[in-house]
Amino acid sequence: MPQLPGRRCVSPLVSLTGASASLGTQEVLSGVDLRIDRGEIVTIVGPNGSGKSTLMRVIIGAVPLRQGRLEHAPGLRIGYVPQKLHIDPTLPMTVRRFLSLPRRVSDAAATEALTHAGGAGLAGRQMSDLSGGQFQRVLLARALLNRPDLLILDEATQGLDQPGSAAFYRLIEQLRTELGCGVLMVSHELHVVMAASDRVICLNHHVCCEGAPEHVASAPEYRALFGTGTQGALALYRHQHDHHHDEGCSHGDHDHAHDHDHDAEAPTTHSHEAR
Ligand SMILES: Nc1ncnc2c1ncn2[C@@H]1O[C@H](COP(=O)(O)OP(=O)(O)OP(=O)(O)O)[C@@H](O)[C@H]1O
Repeated sequence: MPQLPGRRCVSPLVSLTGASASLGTQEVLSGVDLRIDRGEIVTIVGPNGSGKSTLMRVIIGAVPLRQGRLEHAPGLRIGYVPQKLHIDPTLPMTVRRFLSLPRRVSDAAATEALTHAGGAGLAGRQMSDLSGGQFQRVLLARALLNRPDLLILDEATQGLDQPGSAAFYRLIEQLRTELGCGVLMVSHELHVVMAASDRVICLNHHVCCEGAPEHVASAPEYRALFGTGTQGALALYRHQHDHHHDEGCSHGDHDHAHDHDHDAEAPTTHSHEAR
């Protein structure tokens, strides 16, 4: 159970300062400030084409910055779970073999990663026979092989039904607690993901607003993009937190302390009062 000191005292896993990036002639990100600390779950929400995937790709170093600064903690290990991965269904490949691509890993490491990802027992299965939820767990296991300090998930629950997504995000919370990693994710499933996050960043090429989920859900910038539908749904999920958030809709100035006590089987409800 991570007890984090005030976040201003902790050096971030990743920080972006005044980050701008272009794809072709289009400026996709403009003046983005962001920091992610060990042990926190940060979710990026935003409309289609608002730059969310580009922001992930900037953070993993796949898209260069036109302006601004990207800093990684020394020796930072990143585990990346892509939106989806196409594997030729005619190609026989077990989960165990998939986990050894491109680099061979030991049976013990593969079993440990699968167990952490909620996929114990899948090693001998064919990749082509997995359900959507099992497939995502295998992709998660592959990201965990690297023992990441930061786990990045880009719409990792696309195609799962709502209970499947909720279960996946509960697993992510559990992993954050067990492994103490930071988590950065992108999702369109606003109500599920808002409830599973410590901090939400609303992106529309720039950071529109940022803060605790309830705060962002009631921010005028967020409502202008997504309407008000998320508020009621937030109350459906219980998420036992003892949070000390800076409720300001500001960039990066965010005090953070956790006392997580999760029941993995219980439905997730948010203890914060919806406004
Ligand atoms: N290779 C590229 N060349 C030029 N423009 C691109 C390229 N890839 C993406 N774009 C444009 O950059 C913008 C941001 O794309 P990005 O994929 O980051 O958005 P997103 O918020 O992740 O979208 P979505 O929610 O639809 O996945 C979009 O307008 C997109 O059309």
